[in-house]
Amino acid sequence: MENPSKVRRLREMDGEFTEEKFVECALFGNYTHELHAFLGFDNKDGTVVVLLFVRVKLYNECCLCCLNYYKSYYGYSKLVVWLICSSCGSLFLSITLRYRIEFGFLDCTCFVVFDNEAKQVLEKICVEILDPLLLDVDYTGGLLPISKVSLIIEGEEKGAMIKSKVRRIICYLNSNESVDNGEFEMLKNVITPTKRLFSKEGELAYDTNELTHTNLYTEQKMTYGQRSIFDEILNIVITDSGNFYFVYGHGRCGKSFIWNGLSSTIRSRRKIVLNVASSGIASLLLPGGKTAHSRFSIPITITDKSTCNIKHGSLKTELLIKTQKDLISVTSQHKTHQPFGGKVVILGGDFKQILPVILKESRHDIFSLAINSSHPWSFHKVLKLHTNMRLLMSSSD
Ligand SMILES: Nc1ncnc2c1ncn2[C@@H]1O[C@H](COP(=O)(O)OP(=O)(O)OP(=O)(O)O)[C@@H](O)[C@H]1O
Repeated sequence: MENPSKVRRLREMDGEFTEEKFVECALFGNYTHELHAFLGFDNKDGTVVVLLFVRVKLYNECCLCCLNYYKSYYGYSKLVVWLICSSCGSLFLSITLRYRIEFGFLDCTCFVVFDNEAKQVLEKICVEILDPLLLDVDYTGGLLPISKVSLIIEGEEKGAMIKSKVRRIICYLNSNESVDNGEFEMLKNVITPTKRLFSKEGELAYDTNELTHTNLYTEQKMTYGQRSIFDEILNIVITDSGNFYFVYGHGRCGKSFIWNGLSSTIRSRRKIVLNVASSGIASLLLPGGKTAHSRFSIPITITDKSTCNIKHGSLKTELLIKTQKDLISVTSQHKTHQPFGGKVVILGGDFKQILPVILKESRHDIFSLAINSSHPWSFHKVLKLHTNMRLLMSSSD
């Protein structure tokens, strides 16, 4: 008898084909090459193809001889769940959910890809494989614990080109396909659901009830100074007046506390807030925060002629247009002369913490490159926080 552990046959038991069950995934390495070969496209090293997956349940097919083999080999205790197919009567060993590539390529979409998966297929972690300029570490979105590094990968333009030509592409793991054990494990591990982190819908999909609750709690706790800053900014957003602020305060004065309050209040009113920070670690402190480089596709090396690398028609563009529509009244022509076209932009920080780092420059040059020496600074309204909340709270304890 053939050793059943060598070859397993997979049988699709039931598919979940409703639209919401589609899972968007990134496909790496050999699978990408295989797919390109299948479609007759040139192979491109390091390509990541973004695909729609449909979730299906697949079971190991097993005949009675195999069942006896398993029983004698592993004993009953090791057997998982045995199932009998209601339509054909075959015996199945239940396995974990699998993902079948159903159809579709997407373009300009952000995905989380686990290092684990990339490493299994390509023996490198994502950042080693892909152009670091396209990557940005992002731990937000409630997907992963911080210990698991996730990377956002921009979908490739190529996806859009292929999209029009391909409707139904390829089915891995379709019924009756045989895979050997190594491949089985690899497929199982590599084809894992990934989740879109960034979309216009995502930015509008916050639970308003929960946000209102958070907001009430934060507002109640605000000090007089925090409250007046909060009210001023909120008023500008609500009245659609547009302004450019800098909230200045030493460490622990409650700047993040205000960002949290403002984000939840504005989002609970179904408006878009784009929270960005200059570093990945700082972005973790902001609700739904990302690095500015990632959010606005700012090039790493900036020259006088640099522009943000946001592609026309991408989700980012859509999101920015939507944000703009929310914040700027179309009738307010005078706003076109305001910084950022009259959008409400709030910067914040502590000058002692945010001095630029420039190697081998004099003290004077470093100061001259700080934000308060820049041209837009003259348009800022500076709001100040004075009380160190950490000290205040520990003294009240
Ligand atoms: N009104 C408040 N009531 C209770 N706790 C507060 C209040 N304001 C701030 N805090 C707490 O004080 C601590 C410091 O606040 P926060 O982190 O917002 O300061 P920060 O100005 O952003 O500091 P840093 O510049 O160092 O990042 C936090 O633990 C925060 O929860």
